[in-house]
Amino acid sequence: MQNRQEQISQVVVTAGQMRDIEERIFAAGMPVAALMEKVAGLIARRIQEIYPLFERGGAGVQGCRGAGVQGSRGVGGEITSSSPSSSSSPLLFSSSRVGILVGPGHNGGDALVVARELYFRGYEVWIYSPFSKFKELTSQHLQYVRSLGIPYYQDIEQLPDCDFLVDGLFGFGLERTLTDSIAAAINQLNEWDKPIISIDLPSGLHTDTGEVLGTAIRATHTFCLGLWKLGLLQDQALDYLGKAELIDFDIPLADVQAVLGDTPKIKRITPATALATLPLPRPPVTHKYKEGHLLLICGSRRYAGGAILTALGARSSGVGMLSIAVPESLKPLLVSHLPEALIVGCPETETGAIAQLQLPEKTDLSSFNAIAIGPGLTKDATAIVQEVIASDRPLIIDADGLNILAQMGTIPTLQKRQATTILTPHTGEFQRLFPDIADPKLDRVKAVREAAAQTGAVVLLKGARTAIANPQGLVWINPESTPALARGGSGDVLTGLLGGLLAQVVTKQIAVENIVATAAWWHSQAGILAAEERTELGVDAFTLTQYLKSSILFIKL
Ligand SMILES: NC(=O)C1=CN([C@@H]2O[C@H](COP(=O)(O)OP(=O)(O)OC[C@H]3O[C@@H](n4cnc5c(N)ncnc54)[C@H](O)[C@@H]3O)[C@@H](O)[C@H]2O)[C@@H](O)CC1
Ligand SMILES: [K+]
Repeated sequence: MQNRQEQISQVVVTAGQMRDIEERIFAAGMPVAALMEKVAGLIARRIQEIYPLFERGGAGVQGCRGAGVQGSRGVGGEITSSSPSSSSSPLLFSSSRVGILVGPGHNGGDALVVARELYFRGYEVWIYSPFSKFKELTSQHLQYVRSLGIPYYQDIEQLPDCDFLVDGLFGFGLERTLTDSIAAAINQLNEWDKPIISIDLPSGLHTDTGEVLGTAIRATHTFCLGLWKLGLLQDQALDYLGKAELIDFDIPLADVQAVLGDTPKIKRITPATALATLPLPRPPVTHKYKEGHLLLICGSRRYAGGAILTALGARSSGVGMLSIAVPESLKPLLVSHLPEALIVGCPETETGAIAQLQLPEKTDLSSFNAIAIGPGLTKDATAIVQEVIASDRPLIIDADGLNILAQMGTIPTLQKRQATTILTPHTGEFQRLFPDIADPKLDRVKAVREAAAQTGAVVLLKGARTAIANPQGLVWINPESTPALARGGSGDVLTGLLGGLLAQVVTKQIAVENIVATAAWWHSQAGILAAEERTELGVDAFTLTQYLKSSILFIKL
């Protein structure tokens, strides 16, 4: 049984689901005001940890915009005084200057409670709100903070210079594109280049798709409240989030389950979910064929390196036996890089692509637990792609394999397949495969779900937040990755790794989408680790294969 924190960290909700969960809590007797108090108290405490009060020398607020504390975007951290030698100043007092941005709904209410708490802790607080109408609870909190003498401004120009801002303009209640005046204010706030902590989500983002509704706050930190909102896991939101973290406020799991059902339809991959699917530990008595036999079909004279990278990815998976079909002329190269693998040299087309599969005697496709095809094939390898698609073997299709599949007609071709199929497109390949499906640039989760439902395949849509869907509508999202992986060849490594894992678990009772999620997670964790040690510029695909070997060891559960 997983602990509550682990279960909560896997959950992803839409705005509608969050509202339903919230309504159950209120219907059960939790007062709305009490919940707001609790949540905002947690936010205020977290803010004090990130931006603690600091000692400032001099005679009070100077109001010079652009000076003061400069937070580093996306990197939390302590603030140090920018004032010269405050410790030696005779006019010492403790302060941090906070601008609180207040919207009309309960996101604004949260912000006002935060304002009050920070005020009582000694922060200098100013409130900005361009609205004249507020929800009842928000209005009461506004009245109270004003009664305390906290200044309140409706014009953004009046807001004094702050060390950081707290964004409570809109949360999951934002329904429509921002009006020009609010958009202009948000643009101006962004231009100040101050650290901004967004409550729940950066104001201006659509809660489900992450779409920017006109404009949006560019946050330094996003404190997502209670449960992860889907929009925060969509690629188009990432430029706005800064460092995102969950503020857990003890939503009962029973309420989550009542709204989402026992198996949530969209889940975050966590280290625990990923590691649970790895084929570990091995049984003490086993042999190489019991630990999976993978056939890779990859490479061409033009793209020889793709075959090596795919094979090194597969090697890292621990697969029992690895066979690699390449054009005959690539055989010596592959043997020199992977002495343990069985290299199958195949007849070549004039252009140096694999013309047909020529397996060793007494071997046919049924000898393999899984096949991965595609990297570096070129489009001239059509015949072999058709052959493996027609087979009854579990199959991963990537790269040129996907381009050939698109030419064959993706949906009718895959609907004829009985065995497991996994597709691993990036956005461009996805659009070629599925020209009539929802645009992955607008809503990746919707797109990947439709693709899986229509083909019967498990579809992995690559991106900053890789999304994986099975035909029944379950979606896994990988919540952590690194732009270091945006390099030629890193996708080939993933195909090999996934192939090797699939071959190992295909006979076990493990859902295919779970092993795909594990491969995506492992691949990105290796990238993160490599980038930490070598910077984001230092993670070429070969280097990545070296980090795959060690990355699991570095995850502390
Ligand atoms: N879900 C929960 O359990 C909790 C939610 N809380 C907070 O409540 C928030 C949701 O509150 P609300 O439902 O009041 O929603 P919001 O505070 O996100 O905003 C809704 C308000 O904005 C208005 N609005 C929507 N789109 C607009 C636009 N484009 N231009 C101008 N006005 C617009 C709406 O008419 C409504 O008054 C959460 O994000 C969170 O911050 C917390 O207070 C406590 C716990
Ligand atoms: K917000």
